[in-house]
Amino acid sequence: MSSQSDQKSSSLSALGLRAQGGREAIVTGLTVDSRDVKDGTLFFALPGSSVHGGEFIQYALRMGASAILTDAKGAEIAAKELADSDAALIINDDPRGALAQTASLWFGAHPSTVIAVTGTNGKTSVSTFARQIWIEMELAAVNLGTTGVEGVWTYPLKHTTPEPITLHRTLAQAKAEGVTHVAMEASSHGLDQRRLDGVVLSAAGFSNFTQDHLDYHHTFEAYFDAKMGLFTRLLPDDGVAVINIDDPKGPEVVTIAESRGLEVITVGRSDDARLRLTGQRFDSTGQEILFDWQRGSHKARLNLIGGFQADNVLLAAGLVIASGGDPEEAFDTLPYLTTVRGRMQHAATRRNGGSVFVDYAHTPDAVATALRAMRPHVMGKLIAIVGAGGDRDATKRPLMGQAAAENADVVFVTDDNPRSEDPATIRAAVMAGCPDAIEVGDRAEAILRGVDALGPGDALLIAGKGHESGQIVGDDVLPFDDVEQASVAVGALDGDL
Ligand SMILES: CC(=O)N[C@H]1[C@@H](OP(=O)(O)OP(=O)(O)OC[C@H]2O[C@@H](n3ccc(=O)[nH]c3=O)[C@H](O)[C@@H]2O)O[C@H](CO)[C@@H](O)[C@@H]1O[C@H](C)C(=O)N[C@@H](C)C(=O)N[C@H](CCC(=O)O)C(=O)O
Ligand SMILES: Nc1ncnc2c1ncn2[C@@H]1O[C@H](COP(=O)(O)OP(=O)(O)OP(=O)(O)O)[C@@H](O)[C@H]1O
Ligand SMILES: N[C@H](CCC[C@H](N)C(=O)O)C(=O)O
Ligand SMILES: [Mg+2]
Repeated sequence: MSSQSDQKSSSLSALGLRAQGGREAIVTGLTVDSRDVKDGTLFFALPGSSVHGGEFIQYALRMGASAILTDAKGAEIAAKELADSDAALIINDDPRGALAQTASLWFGAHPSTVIAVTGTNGKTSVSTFARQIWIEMELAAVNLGTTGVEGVWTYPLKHTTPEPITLHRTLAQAKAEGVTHVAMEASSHGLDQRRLDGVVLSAAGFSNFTQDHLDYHHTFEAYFDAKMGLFTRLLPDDGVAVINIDDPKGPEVVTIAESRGLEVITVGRSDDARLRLTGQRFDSTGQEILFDWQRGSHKARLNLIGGFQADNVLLAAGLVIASGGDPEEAFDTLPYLTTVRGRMQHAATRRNGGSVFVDYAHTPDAVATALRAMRPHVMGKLIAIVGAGGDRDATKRPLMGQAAAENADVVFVTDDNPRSEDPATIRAAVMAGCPDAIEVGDRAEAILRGVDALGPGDALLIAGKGHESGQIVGDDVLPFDDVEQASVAVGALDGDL
């Protein structure tokens, strides 16, 4: 995305960039996409997953780019055109890192307190709870990630971790809107692509590590290393690491943080956690939790369904404390926390009492965790609707099916954003893990049949799409909302429509 509309200009040297032969240039905008280049743009020609941006340097020069930043390969691809041009050329062996630093300088100030959380599952939940805690403490806060920018200022986003130009523009706008506190998600793609480099963090959190995104990272090691960039590269020396010590990878993350001399706050149920969950009692609308901090014991009511939400809440409280918040003030806010959009969200209730929940579980561990978390709140049988996304990690599909079969009494397999893939092939891969499941391709029909199967005391968990408002089929986004469909199904079956 370009920043052309910002109507600024700057010299390369003011942006900390040195071009070949010491050439200066006036830059009027930044972009990674040649199609956005205008007169004076600095075009970042990045190595991509499908094509090298160097292929588009020729086009960018024609459109008036005043400078090109790329790596050696990009410069080689466009050697002839660059030699014939007056544009300044900056060659950098880490062009994505350079983009992040340049975007940070270009957009300038951002809110004074920014925290980031990484982990396979729970990033949106933890950052939303951190934002809610801050707002209850009367601080002007937003969370930034999969659900967009939410809080005292709202704004839509395409990515969980936006690319640097969008990210720094958003942070600068947030500051202009009076926002002082930001909780953001650090996705593994975002960390790998250096999207957050250039953001100054006060604290960083780790929730958990299980399977996802192997299509992109290929191995668990590469996926873990990408996540660890948050602690090895991004968190400054005076930053605090807040780590879920219950996760099997938790102790390794602690070692990584401590080896840098970072202060660590461990969170979890384990005896040695500094912020320790010591008790949990469930009822139909939420849970009571007991926890220890320093030498004091605390009790709080959470109006949240799902035992794992207590882990997310405590991680969020740990991050608030790590970034300077008063612990007692933070703990006092916990009874006021509300459901994160599309995460264990109560969507509808049938006349016979059977209830419907919408959740964003889209990994094997999340499907298992979400279904297990429902059990203490459900008297009767538990029904699950699952599906897996197209153009995403294909190896997780049978494991998601298996997690559903192992933890629900009845399973429906349906479509969830098939994107460019054949939906029947994706469903077959999920069904391989749950051969007794009922296959219903059309998601609305699957929801209707799931709701129809609800008896008194039963519950239905519709997994995978959470807050999403569309079904992605090919390049089209067809309007679709699980919460809305649940209400429509209940209305149709109970005669309220
Ligand atoms: C796999 C991936 O992350 N790809 C991201 C990456 O694209 P890329 O660099 O690989 O793109 P490419 O198509 O190979 O093109 C290479 C370069 O040529 C440029 N180009 C291309 C065509 C052209 O005509 N002119 C031109 O200049 C492109 O802008 C790009 O810079 O950089 C792009 C710009 O920053 C991103 O939009 C794009 O995200 C794609 C759309 C995507 O779907 N990403 C998902 C997987 C993602 O990032 N998800 C994570 C985590 C999700 C989660 O766990 O919740 C997220 O943070 O959202
Ligand atoms: N602490 C947790 N442990 C295991 N599973 C969790 C945890 N928190 C949330 N989940 C499950 O993961 C789902 C997604 O949660 P959330 O959106 O907070 O994760 P995320 O890491 O932001 O996901 P994404 O990678 O899509 O951004 C939830 O709907 C729930 O099923
Ligand atoms: N943001 C994540 C989760 C998507 C969830 C699910 N609805 C899917 O499409 O797979 C991703 O892009 O992998
Ligand atoms: Mg998220």
